[in-house]
Amino acid sequence: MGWFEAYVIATTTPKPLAAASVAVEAAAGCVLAAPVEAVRPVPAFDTAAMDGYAVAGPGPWTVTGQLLAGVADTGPLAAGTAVEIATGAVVPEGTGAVLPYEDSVLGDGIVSGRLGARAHIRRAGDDVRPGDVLVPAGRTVNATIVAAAVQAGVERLSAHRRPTVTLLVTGDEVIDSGVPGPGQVRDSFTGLVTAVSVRAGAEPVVRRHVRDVAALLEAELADARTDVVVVSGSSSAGAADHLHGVLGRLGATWHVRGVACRPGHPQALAELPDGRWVVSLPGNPYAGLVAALTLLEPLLTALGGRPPVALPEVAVGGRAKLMPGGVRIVPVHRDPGWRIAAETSSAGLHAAAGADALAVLPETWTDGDPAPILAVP
Ligand SMILES: Nc1nc2c(c(=O)[nH]1)N[C@H]1C(S)=C(S)[C@@H](COP(=O)(O)OP(=O)(O)OC[C@H]3O[C@@H](n4cnc5c(N)ncnc54)[C@H](O)[C@@H]3O)O[C@H]1N2
Ligand code: MOO
Repeated sequence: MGWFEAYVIATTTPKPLAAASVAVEAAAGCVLAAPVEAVRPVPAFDTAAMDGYAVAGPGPWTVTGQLLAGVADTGPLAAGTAVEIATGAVVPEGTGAVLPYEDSVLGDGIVSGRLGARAHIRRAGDDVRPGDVLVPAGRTVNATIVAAAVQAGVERLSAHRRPTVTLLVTGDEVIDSGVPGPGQVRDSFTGLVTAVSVRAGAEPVVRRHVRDVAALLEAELADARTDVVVVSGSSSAGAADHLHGVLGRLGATWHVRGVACRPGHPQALAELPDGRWVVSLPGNPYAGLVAALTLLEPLLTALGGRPPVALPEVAVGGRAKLMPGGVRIVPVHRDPGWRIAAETSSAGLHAAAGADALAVLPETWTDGDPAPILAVP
């Protein structure tokens, strides 16, 4: 299967997870399944827009007291009187305007001053009225949306659940910490998969290390209670590569099984009979990164109900060993102008580490031609 076909399948096949009622404070990163509608007006009450004096009728005014923000029981204000008032305090009934300190003169308990064109009172509902749509469905909830919803009295939102992810790290030679012994390597995938998942709006990744035993991998796959299970390594044909056999026994449906790209050719996307998704990342770390950007990020984006990741095209300069019948995926620097960083093996991450993106070069690409790019996580 071609790389673009695989990318489109991962982008368009998964349907958004069902909408749920989510506490507004926990909704950041979720995609709204319904518009957010105001419950209470903003401001919630008539409130002073300036520090100064709330005055009633024509001046000068006798100052009768002081009102700070948070005081609810104000009592009415009679003509010819004033109360000293703080920005955000409830304006008493009968108030004609708030006279800012800087426009006022106070002496012997009497305040005087010229009222300007503006009353400096923000009326209840001036900004938002109950039922007003604050944000339409389809938007990803950010901190500002959360704050606006809270301000308008919204407690819960209808939003697509954020996808949950388990990462199964396979490989008896892979260690999680410390100095590798002979034949061992440090795990490269936990950080990469976490970063790609977070960027795509998923919940924090649950991670497990699985020994290279088919029955253990099968048990972990069967037990993982997340929407997506990512498996690093075990994607190929070696004696310890059990994933394809295990997925066959679990009755998985293959959506992508091998992609005509270098690196990352053995990557795969499958669906278990209960609807959980499985993404297979080749064990070579750069190949695994390519697969995470090709299949995992679009999958998680779609499950969360987010709009597809943009795949910008830029003119790419430099040289690359192209892949006959497929695409070559190379690290590229942005400045000055998009250029290929370096030739890289499917194992080394060093060239990608210094790059801004990975460029997807078709076999017909020549120096300066446009190519789609994937931002490195
Ligand atoms: N006979 C064939 N052999 C291979 C083929 C093939 O088509 N026929 N494909 C090659 C390609 S391409 C790739 S990519 C790899 C994929 O290998 P696996 O996904 O099965 O992964 P492993 O064999 O377990 O490991 C490969 C390599 O990656 C290192 N690795 C694994 N996990 C990690 C990790 N978490 N962190 C860092 N490095 C890791 C592992 O030590 C190996 O060096 O297969 C080729 N072979
Ligand atoms: O294509 Mo493999 O995915 O070279 O490393």
